[in-house]
Parts: sequence; C-alpha cells; structure tokens
Amino acid sequence: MKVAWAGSRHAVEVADRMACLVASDPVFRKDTRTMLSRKELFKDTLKKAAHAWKRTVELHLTEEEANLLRLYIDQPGYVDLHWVMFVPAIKGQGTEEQQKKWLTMAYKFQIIGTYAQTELGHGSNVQGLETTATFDPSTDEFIMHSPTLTSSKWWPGGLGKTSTHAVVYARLITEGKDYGIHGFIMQLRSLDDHSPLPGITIGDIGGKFGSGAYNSMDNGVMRLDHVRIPRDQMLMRLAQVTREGKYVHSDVPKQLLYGTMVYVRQTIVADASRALSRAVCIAVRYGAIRKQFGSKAGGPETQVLNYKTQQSRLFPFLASAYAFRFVGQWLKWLYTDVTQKLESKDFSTLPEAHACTAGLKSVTTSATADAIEECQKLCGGHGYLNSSGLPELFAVNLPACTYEGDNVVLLLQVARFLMKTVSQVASGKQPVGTTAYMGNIQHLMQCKSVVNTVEDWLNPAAIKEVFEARALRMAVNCAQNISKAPSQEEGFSELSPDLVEAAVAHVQLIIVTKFIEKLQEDILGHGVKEQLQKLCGIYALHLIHNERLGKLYAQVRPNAVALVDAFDYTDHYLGSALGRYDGDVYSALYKEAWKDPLNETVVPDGYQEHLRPLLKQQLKLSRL
Ligand SMILES: CCCCCCCCCCCCCCCCCCCC(=O)SCCNC(=O)CCNC(=O)[C@H](O)C(C)(C)COP(=O)(O)OP(=O)(O)OC[C@H]1O[C@@H](n2cnc3c(N)ncnc32)[C@H](O)[C@@H]1OP(=O)(O)O
Ligand SMILES: Cc1cc2nc3c(=O)[nH]c(=O)nc-3n(C[C@H](O)[C@H](O)[C@H](O)COP(=O)(O)OP(=O)(O)OC[C@H]3O[C@@H](n4cnc5c(N)ncnc54)[C@H](O)[C@@H]3O)c2cc1C
Repeated sequence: MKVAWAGSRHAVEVADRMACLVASDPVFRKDTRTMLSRKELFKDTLKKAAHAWKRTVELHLTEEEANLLRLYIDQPGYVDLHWVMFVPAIKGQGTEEQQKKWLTMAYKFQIIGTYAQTELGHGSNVQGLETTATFDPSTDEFIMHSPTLTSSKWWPGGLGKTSTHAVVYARLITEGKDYGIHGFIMQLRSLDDHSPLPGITIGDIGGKFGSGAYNSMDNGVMRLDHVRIPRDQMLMRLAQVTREGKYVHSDVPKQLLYGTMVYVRQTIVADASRALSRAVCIAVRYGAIRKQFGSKAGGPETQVLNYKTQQSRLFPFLASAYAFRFVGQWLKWLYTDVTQKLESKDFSTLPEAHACTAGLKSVTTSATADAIEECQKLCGGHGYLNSSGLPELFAVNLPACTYEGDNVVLLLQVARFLMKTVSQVASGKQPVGTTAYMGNIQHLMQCKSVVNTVEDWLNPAAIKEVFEARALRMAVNCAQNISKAPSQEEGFSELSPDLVEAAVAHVQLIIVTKFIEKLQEDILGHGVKEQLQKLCGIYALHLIHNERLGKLYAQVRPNAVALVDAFDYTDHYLGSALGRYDGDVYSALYKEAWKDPLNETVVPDGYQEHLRPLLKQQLKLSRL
C-alpha cells in the first residue's frame, strides 16, 4: 500500500530517506514551535531554511530530494514562495534571456524572490489591480508606483522581511494607454545590508490565525513610490514594450499570465491530500488506542474506533485522503502534458487544465479543512491540545481555501467552463477530456440507476454513471435556467449558488473517475487492490447517500491502522502525541505538557503582582 500511495518504489525510498534526514537533525526540531513568540518563530524559520540549503548543497541533493526535504521540515517560509512561485513565474513568463539571467541567481539563492500580485484592495479580481508600471522612453525605464492605499501589495509570502526580489504584477502603461496586468521583476532590498531600496516601503502584515502555524511566514505589505526599473525587467514572453515604447503582443494567449497560478493550484491538490492524510492518521491511530465505556457485562472498554458513529465520520476522510492522492498524481500528469503542448504552441488544452486545477484545488482544500476540524472532534478533548498536532495542521491548511484563488471564485470559473461546454454540445461539438461524458447527453439525461444492493454500488461502471448523470443534469439545468434570464451575465449571477454546486459535482466526478482508473492499473501486493476498491466505494458513496455504507466500514475497520501506516509518516513529520506510531499516547501527552513555558516555574509570573493581592484582600474581607 505504501507503493500505491507514493506512486512507485523509488518514491517510497526517496521519501523515507528525506523524512529520516529531517527527523534525525536537531535543527529541524518542531515540538515546541507553538510555544515560540512570533519573532522567535520567524528566526527559527530562517535558521531551518539556511540549514536545509546547507544540507542540500553538502549532500548534492537532487531537485526531487530537496523538495522532499523542504516538505518534511514542515514549516511554511519564504523558500516556498521562492521555489513554488517566483522561479515558475520567471520560467513561464520570462524570455530565454531573462530566464538565464534571473534563474541562474535564483537557483543559487543569490537572490530570494516572491510573487507579489495581491493588493490590499484586490485579490480575486486580478484585472482590478491598481499598481502601475509606466514606461518612460526618455530613460528606457518603467516607473513602478502604488497610486493609492488600496494598491499596496498585501499578502505575498516572504515579502515582509526576507525577499530581495519579487515578480510584481502591475498595469502596464505606455504611450498613454493602459494595457492591463503584466509581470515585472523588481529588486526590493539591498544585497549588501538588506535595507529596502529607495522609494520602497515594506513590512510584515501581522500575526495570523493560530499559534505557530502560518506565523512562520512573513507575509508582507509593500508600497512603491515612483521606483524605476530597466525596461528589460518586464517579463516579456507574453508581450513586449519596444525601446520606443510600442506595445507588442506575442502569439501566445494572454491567459498564460495566469500560468503560475495553474502550476501552484496543481501542487496544492497534492498538499491537501497530504494534510488530510496526516489528520486521518492521527485520528485513526488514536482511535485504536483510546478506549471509552465497557460492555454491560463488565468486559474491557471499547476502542473508540470500533464505534459505528466514529467509523461513519472518519472512514470517508480516510477514503478521501486516498482519492485526493490519486487525483493529485493524475493532475500532475495533466499539467506536464499541457506544458509540453504549450511548448509546441498547442494551446487547445489550456481551458481544461485551468478548469481542472481550479476545481480540484477548491474541492480538495475545502474538504481537507473541514476534515481536519472534524478529526479534532474525533479525538475528543486531547485533539484540542497543540500537542495533538491538529490545531496547527488546521491553521496551516485553512488558508489554502483562500490563497491561490478563493474556492468559490475558482468554482465559478469551472462553472463557466461547463456552461461553455454544454452550449458546444448543444451545437453538435463532441467534448473531450474530462468533459467527454457530456457527449453522452441523450442517455445520461434520462437513464435510471439499476443499483439495488451494496454490491451493485461497488460496480465501478454503475458508480461512474451515477456521477456522470448527476454532474450533467446539474450543468444542463443551470444552462437552461441561465438561458431564461434577461442576459447571460444576469443569469450567471442569479444562478451562481447552483453553478457552484454543479461545478462541485463535476469535480467529484473527476475524482471518482481517477480513483476507478487507478484500480485498473497493475497494483502490487496481496489484498491492496481489494482495500482500495472498498475505499473507492466509500469515497463515491458517502458523497451521494449515507445508507448502506456500514457494511463497507466494517470491512475497512480491521485494516484501518495499516491503511494510515501506509502514508509512511515519521513521528517527527506527523508532530502529534496522539498519532504516534508506537501508540504510547498518554506518556507522550504527559511529557509534552511539561514543555509549556507556563510550567517553567511552579508559581506563575504575575502571582505577586495580581494573584496574591487579590487572595489576601478576599481573605481580609472574609475575616471582617
Ligand atoms: C506545516 C507546514 C507545511 C509546510 C510544508 C512546506 C512544503 C512545501 C510545499 C509548498 C506549498 C505550496 C505553498 C503555496 C503557497 C501559496 C501561497 C499563495 C500565493 C497566492 O495566493 S498568489 C495570488 C493568487 N491569486 C489568485 O489566485 C487570484 C484569483 N483570480 C484569478 O485567477 C482571476 O482573476 C480569475 C478569477 C480567474 C478571473 O480572471 P479574469 O481575467 O478577470 O476574468 P475571466 O473570468 O473573464 O477570465 C478570462 C479568461 O481567462 C481564462 N482563465 C482564467 N484564469 C486562467 C488560468 N489560470 N489559466 C488559463 N485560463 C484562465 C478564463 O477561463 C477566461 O477564458 P474564456 O475563454 O472564458 O474567456
Ligand atoms: C496565507 C495566505 C498567503 C497568501 N500568499 C500570497 C502570495 O504569496 N502572493 C499573493 O499575491 N497573494 C497571496 N495571498 C492572497 C490570496 O491570493 C488572496 O487572498 C486570494 O486570492 C483571495 O482574494 P481576496 O483576499 O481578495 O478575497 P476576496 O475576493 O475579497 O473574497 C472575499 C469573499 O468574496 C467572495 N467573492 C469574491 N469575488 C466573488 C465573485 N466574483 N463571486 C462570488 N463571490 C465572490 C469570496 O468567495 C469570499 O467569500 C495569500 C493569502 C493568504 C491567506
């Protein structure tokens, strides 16, 4: 099962090696992270990032190994933005010459970059950004400026205190005309003493949800006051400004400006499955250790994992973790395929890639955030302690519902794509890829499910047909209702809640389909495929009805712990007293409690000042 989860034997081996490297290095300790002040936590992040880079160079780690090392360090920081957004933005939007110049420095960490798109006043609406980049032909420079308070850059990770450079998104103005949003490389801080360059006001935007968690990241604010940069720092693969100030389009679609977001959304699906699997691993392992109530006859107490209510709340998450993992692996393939096509100037699959990445990012991150919260409840009171690992896991993953595109905004993008596809089907065009099922409209609009028994529900063809019929009928229903509205725009707006539901149904169909396709592959290991079939059944069925699932849960229960062990997480990475591999939960909880700074003294700070006078005063009063 470890191989099925990781994708290959090689993937298991390299992940194991990197996880152990991190777990055995004292610099990467994280058990007291939630007890650090913001300043201490930030400094700890700087130290870990520098040490990780040192180890990467010393050990000549490959890109795959270095990425895993960063992942297992498990502390959000400026390096994430540098590798996940700054470098890809230059790769996707820079010319060959620009890539050579900037990536050479970025790959060696001679510069640290971030992705500065969002502003105080606009995040979702990228076309509404206000920062300006005005071309000055007299000096061959762009003047980068924040004309209003709301145009201040706001949120970019690493911008606050660390980044030396950024890809800044701004409205390009030349020859008096506004050509909309484009990307520019800007140096922000001196490479000698790290002070902000003239005209740049920059800082951290302040503490965020939860202790530890995303507070290790210095999300930043930046205002620009007529800062000049050379013309060749405009990223010029999509469009160019000539020496004379002429704006010239390339022959690539302008949507490629959003290409970095497509890339990152794809990686976020993999993050979501990992975060969900960590929460499930903690809740399942703890559920096997925790006992409450005994039989009436005075027998031993029951493992809470044996309660049917616990199983019906928890096993759909276990199944979802596997489902998201497999769809994430497929999405990575889709992204690679689209990228190769783009290189040969085939842009035909770009809309589908956008819809798939946007939709899967939305559905998987929302489900993951909800599931982590529920796993806290599934662990009872102890789940609420920082030492369970769950509060921090929740706080770190909750913003994934917002960053890289608010989930509802992204689902509306999927809905827009679906409405276009329905109208193409109506005009006789055969849809392809993940919407190919829409071509079977005659059948799917009227078919009736032949499912009667639990066993019927495990037939992949039956499951798929139910999901296809559901998704198509919801989409067609929306399209018909939109067509009755005074205008397309009004109809879309009025029906947006239904459109979001239709988009979710379509995305869930993709997840179910990719799980079923995974089951058609050669899967090694005795009983592995059988367990995955049950999980696939649980994932699909819990989305459409909750009856008849009990039997499947009972079949999964004997292997539940093994199914989470297959995630192959070290105790260091899991970071949970409740989810420990050895099950020694109570001594771990007890030990963790004594690490809290409040327990450094027996009598707390503030006793002399506030507690003692109060107690003495009350004592005096009672004696009167
Ligand atoms: C415990 C700790 C663990 C830590 C572990 C560490 C391990 C390391 C792992 C690393 C983790 C990764 C960390 C990630 C960190 C992420 C940080 C977050 C960064 C950000 O948030 S950056 C900012 C992101 N911002 C957004 O996403 C904005 C969302 N808005 C938009 O994308 C657009 O504005 C929107 C909504 C799409 C609208 O676009 P707009 O042009 O205004 O309007 P249209 O809808 O009309 O679209 C026009 C046209 O374009 C098509 N389109 C839109 N987007 C795309 C796209 N991306 N690709 C291709 N095509 C696109 C759209 O469909 C329309 O097409 P038509 O054909 O219909 O015209
Ligand atoms: C932890 C974190 C890290 C981030 N890192 C970065 C970074 O590195 N670089 C960067 O540039 N940005 C970053 N961001 C910003 C992030 O990308 C934006 O917050 C995100 O795109 C959402 O935009 P917004 O905040 O403007 O939300 P808003 O658009 O203001 O959303 C508010 C509400 O309005 C709703 N809404 C908005 N538009 C519509 C619509 N058309 N129809 C229906 N409902 C709508 C949303 O669903 C939401 O409920 C980060 C954000 C967070 C939280």
